[in-house]
Amino acid sequence: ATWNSISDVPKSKWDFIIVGGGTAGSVLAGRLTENPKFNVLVIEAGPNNEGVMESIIPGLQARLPHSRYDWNYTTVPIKGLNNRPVDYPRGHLLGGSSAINGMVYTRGAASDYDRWAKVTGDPGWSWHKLQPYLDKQEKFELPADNHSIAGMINPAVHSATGAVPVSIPGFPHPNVDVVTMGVTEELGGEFRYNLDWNSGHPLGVGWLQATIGHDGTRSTAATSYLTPHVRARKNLHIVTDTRVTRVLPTKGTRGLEIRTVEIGSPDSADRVLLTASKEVILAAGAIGSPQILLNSGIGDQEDLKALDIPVVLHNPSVGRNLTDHTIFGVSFGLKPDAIDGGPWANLFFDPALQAQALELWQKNRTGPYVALVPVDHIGWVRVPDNSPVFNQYEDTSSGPNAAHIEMVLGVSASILSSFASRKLTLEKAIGSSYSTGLSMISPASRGSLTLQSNNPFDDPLIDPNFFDSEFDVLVVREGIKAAMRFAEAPIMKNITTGILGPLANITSDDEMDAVIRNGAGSAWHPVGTTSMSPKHANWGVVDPDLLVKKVSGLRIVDASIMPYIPCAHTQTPVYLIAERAADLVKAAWR
Ligand SMILES: Cc1cc2nc3c(=O)[nH]c(=O)nc-3n(C[C@H](O)[C@H](O)[C@H](O)COP(=O)(O)OP(=O)(O)OC[C@H]3O[C@@H](n4cnc5c(N)ncnc54)[C@H](O)[C@@H]3O)c2cc1C
Repeated sequence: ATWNSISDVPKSKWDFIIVGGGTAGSVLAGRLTENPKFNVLVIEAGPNNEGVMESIIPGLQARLPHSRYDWNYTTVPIKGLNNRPVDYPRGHLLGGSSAINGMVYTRGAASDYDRWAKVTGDPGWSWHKLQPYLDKQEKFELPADNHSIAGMINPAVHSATGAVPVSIPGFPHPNVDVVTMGVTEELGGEFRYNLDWNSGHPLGVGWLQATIGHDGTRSTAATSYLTPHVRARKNLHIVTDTRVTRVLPTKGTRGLEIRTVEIGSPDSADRVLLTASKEVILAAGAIGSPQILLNSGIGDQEDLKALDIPVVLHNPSVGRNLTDHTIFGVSFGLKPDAIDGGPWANLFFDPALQAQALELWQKNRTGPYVALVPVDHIGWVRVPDNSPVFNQYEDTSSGPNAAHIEMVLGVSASILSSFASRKLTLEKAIGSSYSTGLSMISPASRGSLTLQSNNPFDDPLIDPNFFDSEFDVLVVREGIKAAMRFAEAPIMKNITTGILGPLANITSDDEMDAVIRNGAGSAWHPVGTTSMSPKHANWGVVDPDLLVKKVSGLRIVDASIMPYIPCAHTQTPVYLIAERAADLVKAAWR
């Protein structure tokens, strides 16, 4: 069952305490309690997800960042962005970031996972070995409007029997789609049609897949893994609105055994300690998990001492290696009436239309709110092999079939609209356009997460350190050039007037770089802050079984354990990590 105060949870002996009921935490809770002998407590800082309409209705996603369902972080001023700080939302409710995200469902390249396997020395993380976990994770369904998806995905690379309903958007935009598909035919090559970019071979342009089910609602880790049936299990207890401040060495144990969590609130000095008999599993995300470790005295000893935090374990890798994608909008103006937006064209500016969309959704789960925004395609491209970039820099991608750049493709109404509008504020001022949301998804730069004080309730210092490596700027520059090549397709030339915004007046690469540094933001995909590494490596925070090094009883399962970021939005990789981790835990306590 689910409570919202730890004092209401019936006293029990916990085998496992899961810290964070987010994307990974919900998967773990659902899977571990399949074994009736495991008694599991989930502690989530945010509220219950049930009944949160902004999260349930895909079209209302824009209302989630900056709400009470967001941790509302802001980064430090980022040097490579001309010292601009950027918003850094994180989910703050059951389901975590999967309950507030943009619902894009991408897996990345097979070589992304093969690189994890290689750097950790564990073949279990390879694309091939993770396939059974994709099957357990995904439940591919028909879109909400029941339109035929023949030729739009490859059923052979999808599962219809897993936990998370996925589909392609149930409210297509034929007048935009015909343009995007037209470019794939006219240009081919780097913009060739890819029947299914979730096959492990993402390159090319294909139909968007999203964590939205046939019923037109958002699928989150909580709606998929913490169903009423699962919540009714006697061996699962979930407590929301409850914050873990630290993990502590467990009294009466030898060596460094950490199976105790401390719960606290900023309004009171009281602390509650709970101990698991088997393991504490941190699933607080790429920001939350390293923050808890650092508060607990697990981190770089010099940094900890400087903040008067007693050192429990010196490990300088904690909070390092923060890796994230940048996003930058490139828009092409549309000739008047070039694309008929249909009756919903002004949805994102017109409250009366929004009321109608809501009514439709409530009536029979149809209409524009069954999808996020009028974006139906994504393209995945590589920096051309002959680019001068590679004279100076090594390729950061995981292999020749992995992408350097993602292009979210659609009309500006889309990008103006909900979640993307926060990412591409540039678009807002521009008006009607065909836009490409460019993400640099093969970063060389690495950032960090550190503490500003020894108060566990203070926000951590988040520095994604974007564009620290010049390589990353050069990749965005190559992305802009790719967008310009895309716009050269006859079907695009027919309807567009030219590139918009500051890019229109560029006369040199240096000027382009300045526009990039002034305009780019985060795609909100932080990973890597408690990276896994081989068992005896002298770097990294967890071993390939996700156990914290030099500690017993403590595991980390979430986005923070990725050693490299895949060329994908990060929820699917997190789902895979959590599905496999559940099996690792089950095997360890068989
Ligand atoms: C606005 C936004 C848009 C995104 N868009 C997409 C997208 O379209 N597609 C995609 O694939 N990915 C997207 N992502 C990224 C993706 O959602 C995340 O990478 C993924 O969900 C992270 O999973 P996680 O389990 O690591 O962390 P989370 O899902 O964030 O879970 C962490 C949980 O721990 C809780 N927690 C943290 N600290 C504590 C504490 N001290 N005590 C108790 N609980 C705590 C949090 O409240 C949260 O519920 C987006 C992310 C955001 C924020």
